[in-house]
Amino acid sequence: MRKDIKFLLLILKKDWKLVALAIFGSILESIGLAGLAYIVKNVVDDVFIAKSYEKLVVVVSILLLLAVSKQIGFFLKNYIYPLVIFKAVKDLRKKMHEKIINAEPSFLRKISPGDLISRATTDLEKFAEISSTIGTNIITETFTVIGVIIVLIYRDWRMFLIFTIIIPFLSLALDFLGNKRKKYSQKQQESFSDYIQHLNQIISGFEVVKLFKKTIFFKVFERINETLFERQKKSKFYETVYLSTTEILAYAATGGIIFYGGIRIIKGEITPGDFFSFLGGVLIIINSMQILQRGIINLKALSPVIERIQFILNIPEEKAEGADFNGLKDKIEYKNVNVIIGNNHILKDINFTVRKGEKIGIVGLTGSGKSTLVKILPGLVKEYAGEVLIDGTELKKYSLPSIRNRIGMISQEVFIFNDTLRNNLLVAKPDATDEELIEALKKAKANFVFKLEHGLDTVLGEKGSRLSGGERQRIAIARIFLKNPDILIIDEATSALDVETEEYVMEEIKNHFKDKTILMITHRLKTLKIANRIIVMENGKIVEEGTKDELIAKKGAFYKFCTISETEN
Ligand SMILES: Nc1ncnc2c1ncn2[C@@H]1O[C@H](COP(=O)(O)OP(=O)(O)OP(=O)(O)O)[C@@H](O)[C@H]1O
Repeated sequence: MRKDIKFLLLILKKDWKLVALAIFGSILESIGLAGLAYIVKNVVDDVFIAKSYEKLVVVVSILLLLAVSKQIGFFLKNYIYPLVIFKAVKDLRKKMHEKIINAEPSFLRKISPGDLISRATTDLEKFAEISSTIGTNIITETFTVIGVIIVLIYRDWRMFLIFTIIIPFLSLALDFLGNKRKKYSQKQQESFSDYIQHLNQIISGFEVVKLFKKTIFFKVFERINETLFERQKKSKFYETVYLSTTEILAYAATGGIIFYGGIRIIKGEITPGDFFSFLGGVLIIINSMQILQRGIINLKALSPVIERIQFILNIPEEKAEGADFNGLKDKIEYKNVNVIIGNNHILKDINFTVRKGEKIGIVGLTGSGKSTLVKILPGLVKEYAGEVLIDGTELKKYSLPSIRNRIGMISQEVFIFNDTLRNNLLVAKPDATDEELIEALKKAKANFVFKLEHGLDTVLGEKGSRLSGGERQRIAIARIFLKNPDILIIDEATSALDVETEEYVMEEIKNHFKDKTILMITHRLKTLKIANRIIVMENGKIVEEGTKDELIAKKGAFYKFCTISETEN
């Protein structure tokens, strides 16, 4: 709990002036209510019993003042607390977005996107809702309870003691049932994130879903849905039992007060005004306590929500520090590089050198480690042992942003985000002119975009769903012309293009990146035409290295690979 309060205070600190104004609102509202309980005595004793006109005017004026104070207070607390929270949540959203964008790739590979999305959306909304009610309900009602307690003690401390009998019972109920609710609220949240994750998967993989037996998807969903329902049911059950228990206790105390107060009036120990003022106060307190109870129940659910939000805020980020990489001057060297992830020994004792300007072809069977090998360079795979030297300096000593500025990578999977074609291209060069964009598109033979209804302003659907696989690849290639990197990595990035387009595009790449270094993974022999040297991989190892002719003459792994490829083509 202390951790949660610290988290809340930390995010509210920035807007402390607004928070202070809202607290002032809470105090005004509480004064309005406590004052009302207080003034009832004067209404009964001075106006109704003593029948004084002057007192009537005074009492009504005070009542009006109290009403105005309560209303001003209500406006301030009801508008400003949520406003402060919305501002804080806006900042949190920004921080989360930054955290996700800057996250360590190894972390993102492990986590499920659905879980992360549900933490950043549902949990954040829940956080906003609960923490707003802390101000509007808990703070305000606490002031009201304190104010009214002062009035009650002042009116009759003996009767107040009777009222306090319920407090230990209340706190017991609060503890036991509240904890139960907290547990199920957390479980409910977990189930909800399973639900989002499932929907996410069936929507993004709908083509596969449609072609397989749907019964399995329904069965998996049924289990998720049933668990979510059960947890919601239990959470609501404990909340309701909690509320009615506390309510029963509160009404029992009221009954006791009426009984005891009645005896004291009959005995002449207190005036009817004292009694009604007390009873009015008790009714206000019961109402405040009910609101407080609900607030506290919600507060119990805040802790797991904050935990889930903090998980995102604590995502390990990539470091940006290091030496500036200003372009390759001499060579890239892999020295005894090994990559072991979990139980998987993906790269084994890799040793090879790429000289500036060389065009290296990388071939090998699927799963032989080709992508892992090249992903080391832009820091997408950092879990390697051994050395990767760029111009003699270990890769990890360079600042990642400067490395990534100089390395371009195109792969089979093309990321097209849900925005205009222009913005999808500008990710590669934010200050590019339209002419540059069009030139890049032409080089990538992406002529189809010139037929688009709104040209560069055409919005490409989510995941580029308006585009075919080959069209998406051409956008990715256009981006690479715009980025104009020093080192270019091509990971089967032309596999979805027809042979003619692929040849054209490869020719453009060859001319454009004439002096640049290229590492190119391919399954197609024709694409290897531009390679000066070829590396053959098998089972995480480099098994052959040489020019195309040397390797063919060797009649080893590459020769075998060529024979298979030729047969397949
Ligand atoms: N992050 C990871 N965690 C665990 N295993 C991984 C990870 N990344 C890759 N692998 C495994 O490492 C092996 C090599 O993968 P990699 O993608 O480098 O091969 P590849 O030669 O590029 O394959 P393909 O031609 O199919 O793209 C595979 O068995 C893959 O499952």
